[in-house]
Amino acid sequence: MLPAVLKLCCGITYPHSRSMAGLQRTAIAVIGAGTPADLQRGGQAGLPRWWPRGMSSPWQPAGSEACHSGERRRSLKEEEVKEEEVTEEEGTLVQQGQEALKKALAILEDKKGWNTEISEENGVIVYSKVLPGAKKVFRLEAELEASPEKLHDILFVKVEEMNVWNPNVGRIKILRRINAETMVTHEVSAETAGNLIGQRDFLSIRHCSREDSRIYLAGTATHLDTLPPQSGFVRAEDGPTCIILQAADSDTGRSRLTWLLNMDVKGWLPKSIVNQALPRAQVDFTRHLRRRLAEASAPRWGVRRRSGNPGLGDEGCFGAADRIGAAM
Ligand SMILES: CC(C)CCC[C@@H](C)[C@H]1CC[C@H]2[C@@H]3CC=C4C[C@@H](O)CC[C@]4(C)[C@H]3CC[C@]12C
Repeated sequence: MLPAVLKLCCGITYPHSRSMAGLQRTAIAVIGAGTPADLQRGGQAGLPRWWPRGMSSPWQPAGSEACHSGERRRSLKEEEVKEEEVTEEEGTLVQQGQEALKKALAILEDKKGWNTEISEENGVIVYSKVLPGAKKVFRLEAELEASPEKLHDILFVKVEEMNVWNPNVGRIKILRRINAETMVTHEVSAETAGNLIGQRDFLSIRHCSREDSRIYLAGTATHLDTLPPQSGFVRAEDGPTCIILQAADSDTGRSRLTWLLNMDVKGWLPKSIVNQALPRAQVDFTRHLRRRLAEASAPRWGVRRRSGNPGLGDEGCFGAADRIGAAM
């Protein structure tokens, strides 16, 4: 009954909302760091300890309705949190997110073998490195006019709005919010992104955490029985990947962004084409992000409804992405 009411009120149907009753057990131990109980200690309901005061919560991103299909509400009382039930699958997804961060950081921390791939006049640099097994990964470094917290808000909390400011992203949908630090997202690149590469979709775990002044946004490809690869789309794999956001200088309000792009675009494509398109996509992404930050104070970046903001030119991105959404 309740799922039916939820679906009716949201007007969306995700098959996973039907499987929620599956294997359930009290599994705080499985989750470890970032459990709902951990989240309570910070005193901000439902947010991690380090969450900036007043910053919107990923449970209810600004612009999203209170009703999310397939989302279970976490209780706010500590005693009830202890009783919180977490499915085995959710525990695995949280672990996958944490593992992704570790693996991505290990790649970034190995300083050997990086070559400059692109160096832009505006200070954006992309390095590349070939990992054992011949996979090429890319590392973008840039400075941005925003605090790490602001960037976290744009890149993680409001990830569903990314297609509004980035024409290479067709659509991003948060399929599950597992805890305040972990979610499962479905991303569809725009038909025109990556030029010769063609449209891709991704199913990813997104995990954020903070250590001192650094915020980490990690991700890795995952699998959900409820959302297998869709016909007509090549399911690409993003990750293990990580964005590090770090305050550039104590008072400037600027941040240093380090982004490891570790993507398998799948499909039959010459490596040379892929290895040119990926660093370009990173540079484009940063350009759009900078523009988004520059225009941030303008009112048109307010709450966005799915019908889009007239004049932003993002309507064209919805075509195929919507078909996929309808199939979920
Ligand atoms: C070249 C072709 C195949 C792809 C082009 C579009 C690429 C650049 C787009 C498609 C989906 C996008 C990702 C979607 C979601 C997130 C999570 C967020 O917290 C950080 C950015 C990140 C990781 C985006 C980075 C850019 C991205 C990978």
